[in-house]
Amino acid sequence: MNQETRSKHSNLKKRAKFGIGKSVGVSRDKSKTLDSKKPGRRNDGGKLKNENASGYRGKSNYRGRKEGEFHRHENDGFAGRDFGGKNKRVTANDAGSKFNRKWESRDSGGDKRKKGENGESRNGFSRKYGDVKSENSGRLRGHVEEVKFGMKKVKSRKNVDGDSVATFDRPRRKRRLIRIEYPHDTANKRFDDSLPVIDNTKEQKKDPDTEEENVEMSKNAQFRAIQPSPSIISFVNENLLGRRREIEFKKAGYNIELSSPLDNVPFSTSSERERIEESVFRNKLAFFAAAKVSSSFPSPDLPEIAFAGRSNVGKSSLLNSLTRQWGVVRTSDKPGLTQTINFFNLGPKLCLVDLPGYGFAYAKEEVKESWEELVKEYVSTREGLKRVCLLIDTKWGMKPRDHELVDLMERSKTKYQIVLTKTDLAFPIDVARRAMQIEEVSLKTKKSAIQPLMMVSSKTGAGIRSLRTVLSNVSRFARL
Ligand SMILES: Nc1nc2c(ncn2[C@@H]2O[C@H](COP(=O)(O)OP(=O)(O)OP(=O)(O)O)[C@@H](O)[C@H]2O)c(=O)[nH]1
Ligand SMILES: [Mg+2]
Repeated sequence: MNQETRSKHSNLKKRAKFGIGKSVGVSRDKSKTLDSKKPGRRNDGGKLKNENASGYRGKSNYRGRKEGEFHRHENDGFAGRDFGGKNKRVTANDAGSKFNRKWESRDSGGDKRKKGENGESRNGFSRKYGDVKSENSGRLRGHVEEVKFGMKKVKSRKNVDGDSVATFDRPRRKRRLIRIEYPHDTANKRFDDSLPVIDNTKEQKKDPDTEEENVEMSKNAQFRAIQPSPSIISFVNENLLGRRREIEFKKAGYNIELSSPLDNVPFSTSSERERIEESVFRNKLAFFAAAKVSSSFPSPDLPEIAFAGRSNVGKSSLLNSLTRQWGVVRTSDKPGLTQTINFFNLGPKLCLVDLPGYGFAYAKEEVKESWEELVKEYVSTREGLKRVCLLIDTKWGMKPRDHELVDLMERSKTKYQIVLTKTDLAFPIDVARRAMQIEEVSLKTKKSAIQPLMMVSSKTGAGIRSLRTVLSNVSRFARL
């Protein structure tokens, strides 16, 4: 292999190895990084070349490559990088090396050269050169590192061989502080400029009494201010409603090995759950119809009890709990699972109806509106509908849409009963407060509302037996 071919080969290998031509290095204004006052940089390219060459040759090979190859390559790279553009090539060409010329001719052209420059500056080839060059390259490297790692100054850097150390200080560049003025951003404000002037002379005198009246308590504070009646508190405690520890269930005689442990007879000697007292709820729960529009409602052959409420309030779960047939009605923690009115037969005498929820749900606005309309139509017009259980999440209480439905049922004289759900997620005192709040504020004047308000937890089974008793009475006395 003659020298020229070898050089070409070596260059290609180098370029491939160090990713020259791929990477985008730092392409800054090179005239800034070069010290033009030092002799032999820009104007005396031949000299520089010779110095570099001799400097390199005096050193050991770089990763076992032949001196000639590396030198040529480095030289070219250096020339290409540091003297790119107008002045830069002059150095390399003036050096008179045929390899340089070869490289020059191969790499001439803006884009290619730029790539080479960038790649080289990243790879830092010129590190391996002698004094002048290493200083130069050090600067460039330093420059690269500054950009790469945000360093202010590169003090010293070792040669590849470890014996040539170039030390220099970069002149500190003054940082330009740019102050962006945003009229409302206080971060940019100095303390002394435009401090707000408080005009004490214009201070308005407020009547403390009227001010007190105007202060509106937050809804939370209002809720915490509710004093539940002793009867509600004792009901909550007796039925183990609210968030409780298992030890309390145990002490009250419930078998905590069972799911929904409170839906059982306390102090039962059986390891199994006692059977449901109300015979109607012992029947098999069987789905028989689903309706998306009122025209597809099944004929009202049986008395119906419907479960309405916001999405995710626990309607479907309650149906499963009441019948202890978990899994018959599908439930999900994602609001909006039930999207049709689902009719279930509970034996030959009763029909349970699972309604789609309203309010927040993972569905399109127009779809949710259509569900809501369907529910409203069902509760206000359905023949055979004997009771609507309006489920309210204990934690959240009644929301405007619940009130809307209540008003509609009042107008259509549909009998409804409020059922607080998920009581196990609230503290007992909050369960009592919520019950008190709804009974006293929301239902006091309502005529179609059936008392008492029910409180349940499908998870612990609290209040489920009581609700069964109430609903079985509905079915017992219902006449079509
Ligand atoms: N902790 C607790 N979680 C409950 C209770 N009841 C239901 N959930 C959970 O609440 C989520 C919603 O229950 P669903 O029965 O699907 O609610 P839904 O009202 O039918 O919801 P939509 O069909 O979307 O209207 C599920 O993850 C249930 O496990 C309860 O009493 N306590
Ligand atoms: Mg549901």
